[in-house]
Amino acid sequence: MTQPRDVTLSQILTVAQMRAAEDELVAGGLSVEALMEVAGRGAGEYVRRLAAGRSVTVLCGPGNNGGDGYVIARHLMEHGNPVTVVAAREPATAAAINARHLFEGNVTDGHVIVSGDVFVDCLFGSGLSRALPEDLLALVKGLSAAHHLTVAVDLPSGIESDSGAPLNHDLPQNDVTIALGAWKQAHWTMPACANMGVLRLVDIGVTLRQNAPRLLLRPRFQAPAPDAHKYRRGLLGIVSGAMPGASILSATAALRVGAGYVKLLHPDSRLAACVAPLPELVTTAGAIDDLVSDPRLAALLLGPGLGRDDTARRHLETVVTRGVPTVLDADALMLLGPDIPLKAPTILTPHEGEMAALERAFLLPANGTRLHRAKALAKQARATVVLKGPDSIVVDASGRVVVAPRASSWLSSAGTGDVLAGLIASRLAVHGETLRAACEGVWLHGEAARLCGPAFTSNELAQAAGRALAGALA
Ligand SMILES: NC(=O)C1=CN([C@@H]2O[C@H](COP(=O)(O)OP(=O)(O)OC[C@H]3O[C@@H](n4cnc5c(N)ncnc54)[C@H](OP(=O)(O)O)[C@@H]3O)[C@@H](O)[C@H]2O)[C@@H](O)CC1
Ligand SMILES: Nc1ncnc2c1ncn2[C@@H]1O[C@H](COP(=O)(O)OP(=O)(O)O)[C@@H](O)[C@H]1O
Ligand SMILES: [K+]
Repeated sequence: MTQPRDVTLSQILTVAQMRAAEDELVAGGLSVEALMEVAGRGAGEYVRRLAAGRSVTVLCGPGNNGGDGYVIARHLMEHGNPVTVVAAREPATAAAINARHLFEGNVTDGHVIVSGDVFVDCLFGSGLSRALPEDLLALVKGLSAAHHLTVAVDLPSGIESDSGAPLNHDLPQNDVTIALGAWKQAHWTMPACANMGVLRLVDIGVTLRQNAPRLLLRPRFQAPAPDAHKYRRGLLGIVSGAMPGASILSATAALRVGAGYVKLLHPDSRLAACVAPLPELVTTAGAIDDLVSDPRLAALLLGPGLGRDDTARRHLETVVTRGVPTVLDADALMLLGPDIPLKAPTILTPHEGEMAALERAFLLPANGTRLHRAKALAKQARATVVLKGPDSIVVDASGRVVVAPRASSWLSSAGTGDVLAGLIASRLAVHGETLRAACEGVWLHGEAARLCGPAFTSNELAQAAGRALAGALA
């Protein structure tokens, strides 16, 4: 089945997958030169619009990334835009040599740092295999400092494509990064993604790769059906604990994004009575075993404010044996291990600290990229995992991966994780699909943060979740 182009263009490829995709296009009758022409012209057009007649300096390396640079320079020259090429090394691939021959403009060798308005980095792309030598690092840094804007083509030079790891210190900050053909892991992985500025993608006709991670796109939410009622829309039970404020934050968010009924299930009526009530939130106090046996429950959330004592552990064991789709967050993740088998579709939402605890509990090595670690945990725990952070990743037990674009750094405040757990649980109560609920929750969280602007509280974030959903209604 052919996929819509925006789905194909949301895939995130490794260097090996990108090479295979390019080989497939070449096997289909295109030459590398023709692909370079499409990629270079596409990037060149972004640069031309950005430069708007101002001077452009293109730094070209020896490989095909450098080849793209000559195509970009030719495109700019043809449109009358002043352009200079700095050839850091002589072109070494057939396609790059060809592109060099076709460029008839000004080429210098980089011994003198030229200044100008827009600097285009085509030194290395996905073929970078080791740290930049001192002379090339000094050249990239010098040229970036001598121009008003820095644009990286495919990847900023010095960044490893598959891990997002910087191979050199002190790499320049980019204003724009133009990915060619497909997103690479580095475009959405910390720390590299924070250094790339605005991200753009040039389509060169790459087709969909099996099982490639994809970028989280805006979901489409439906209004409740005409015959909806509160139970049919989904009853979410949020198990409260030693710190009820955390579960109130989860509930505040959950109430706004789909579930028709959100109930706070509290084991201790005295503590429950201390919490400022929300008029729309029903709080029931009693034995947790009884409260979670309500057959109308469509989803459960356990963890925010739970505590880590024996009572908390008993509540965890009760909830996971109940057989209702469940979100486990915060303290619940510190108590979970292979001795507590998950009986229902489950979503785990660890931050780095909770992830490390889960890796210890499940005897997993804590090495490799965050993506590999999240995949390993999802497989081992047989759950969907949301590995939180500036670059959150969602992985399900079958290995499907969705990567979230970097969200507002104002989210780095206490309580925003409780809000996320509430959002995910609410969506889970609506339809019961773990990967979908996790993705919708992460998207709503990032969008609510965007709507809040700078300096918000986690309660304000939860309040904004309804507006985030309203903006993405089908
Ligand atoms: N293929 C296609 O169809 C299309 C590809 N496209 C473009 O190709 C780019 C990938 O091209 P690429 O594979 O030639 O790699 P690239 O990043 O230019 O550099 C590799 C060269 O650099 C060298 N080298 C590596 N590290 C080094 C270091 N630290 N210091 C010094 N040298 C170093 C390495 O040499 P070696 O490691 O063998 O010594 C090799 O010579 C991709 O990002 C996109 O822009 C588009 O045009 C679309 C069509
Ligand atoms: N620097 C950051 N940039 C973007 N998002 C962040 C950043 N720091 C944290 N977040 C997000 O904020 C939330 C914090 O959750 P968590 O660490 O569980 O906090 P808490 O336990 O205090 O609620 C997560 O969704 C995480 O992805
Ligand atoms: K580059």
